[in-house]
Amino acid sequence: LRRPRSPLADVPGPESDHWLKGTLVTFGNYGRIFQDGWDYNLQLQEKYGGVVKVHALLGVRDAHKQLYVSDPRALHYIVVKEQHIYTETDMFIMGNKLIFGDGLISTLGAQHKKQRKMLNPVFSLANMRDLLPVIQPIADSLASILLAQRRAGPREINVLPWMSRGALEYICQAALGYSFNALDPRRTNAYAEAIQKLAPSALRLIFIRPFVPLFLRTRFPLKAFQDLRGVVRAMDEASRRIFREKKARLAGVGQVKGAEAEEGEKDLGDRMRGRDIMSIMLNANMSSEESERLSDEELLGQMSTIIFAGFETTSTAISRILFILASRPDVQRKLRSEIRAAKRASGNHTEGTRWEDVGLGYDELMAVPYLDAVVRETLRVYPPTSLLARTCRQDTTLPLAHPPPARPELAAIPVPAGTNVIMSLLCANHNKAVWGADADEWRPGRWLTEKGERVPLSDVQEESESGERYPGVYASMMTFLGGGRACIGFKFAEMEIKQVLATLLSRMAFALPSQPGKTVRWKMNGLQVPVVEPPFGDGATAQVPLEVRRVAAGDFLD
Ligand code: HEM
Repeated sequence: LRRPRSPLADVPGPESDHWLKGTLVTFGNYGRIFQDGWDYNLQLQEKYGGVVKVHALLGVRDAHKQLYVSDPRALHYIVVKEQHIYTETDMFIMGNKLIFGDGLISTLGAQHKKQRKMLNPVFSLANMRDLLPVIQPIADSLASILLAQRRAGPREINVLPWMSRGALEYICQAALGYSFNALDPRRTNAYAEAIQKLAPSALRLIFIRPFVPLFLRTRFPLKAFQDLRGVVRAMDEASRRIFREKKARLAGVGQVKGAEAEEGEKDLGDRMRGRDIMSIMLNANMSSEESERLSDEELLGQMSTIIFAGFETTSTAISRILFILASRPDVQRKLRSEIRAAKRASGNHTEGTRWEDVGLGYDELMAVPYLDAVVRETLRVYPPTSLLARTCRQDTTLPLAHPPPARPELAAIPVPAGTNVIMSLLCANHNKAVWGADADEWRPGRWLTEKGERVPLSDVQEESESGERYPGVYASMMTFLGGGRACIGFKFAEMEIKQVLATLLSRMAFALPSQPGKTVRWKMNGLQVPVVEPPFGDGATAQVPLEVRRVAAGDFLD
């Protein structure tokens, strides 16, 4: 009556970290993977290779084994070639459905494909080009606010909440054509607050996430769930109201009955002139064939999905870049000098305008080589989302580009249906076999030619199956994933990060806190969480304190 041998038995991996002696239940490896797990995750790849067998949290011993994957060929199979077999986990889809409705991150199969078909063109380069000048004022306001704070108070500012407020305002204006005054802490708005709360309340639930759907439906008296229910209700009410207004505006009806602007909210319809993502989507939907059209519930579902997906990720990335620039004054000077040169040469630079006030056009912004290299390298080394989960839905075989060091004969792994897979974007981006021996190093020069020009990107999709490259949509790194569920907003994110950096660096300089011993440590809890250790901080609250001052002559290369 022995249990049949698991097909994953041959895959090397660590022992379960703790188990209650004499019971069948294990605590698995999740604690170390998801809690402050930077070193542990990288060591898993270093020691066991690109596919590692790990143990689930509170799983039944031997039965709950999962695969932790960073091998390029295996990831190509999971996200591209056999993406229909490796789908989002049931709990991810169910939880997202309850929070966001029928948006992209809550749907699977044909419905998801149909939504992507409608939405992919909405994020086209042409639309990004149109959008960029309209949202330049947000970056300008962010710069003015930081400088005003600096004048009024100490030199040190916790830049994280400001980058977060900026990113929220940015995505709300761009996606909805609405301002929620997120940059003004004195004004509150129910929708903006709900979105801001959603990230921490969802995060607090990371270990009990499988139960989210159950607790959202019931009135379970756990504070985190109660908060989440309130957040979902506020988001739903505001989305429905804005959606009605947008539809009415597009149909030429004007203001809808009962749709007065909420506290702290402004419809930017006249300034946006239909260039916001929601309007483009509604227009595209109206002009589509009947069979390809999305329902109102599906369109509605995209609103909070896009805002949530594009808010925390981008502000983490910008904060991380500012932190790196503060630690590397040489890089900061070089970058600022290039931005100044690009602004002076810009078509938007007119007689009498100061170079720092010039807003670069989309193509000009994308063509600044060192800015491009700094952004790419930061997103490679420090992906804001480091780990993603999938469930394998039918028995299959996963081929490997690089067999595990302990099992050189293992060219492919039989994966039984029901196996959960953790895709390690972090380890993929740090894989020495693909990125070279210095893969762990932050070196923007890897993206530049000897002459300092951008390295042209080859067609990575073609090469990816061989295992030489990753199937990522952005410069072959996995930060934005690849395949049919890759980040739909990666061009938007790149544009926003570059625009905010070009604006801030033109006007101010950033340095690490001058108090000896005070520094920021970035924890990797699945997402990146920057903390300040005692005695200066509590080691848990997310913050990025930096010294900020107005730019001076010595802040350039020449
Ligand atoms: C640095 C910033 C960003 C990072 C690192 C990032 C990363 C990702 C990743 C890894 C996924 C795949 C998630 C999964 O399959 O489980 C994803 C999906 C998605 N992202 Fe982003 N993202 C960023 C910014 C944005 C922005 C600015 C937007 C919107 C404007 C956006 C919208 C989305 C949406 C809607 C999806 C779901 C796509 C689908 O399932 O078809 N993201 N993102």
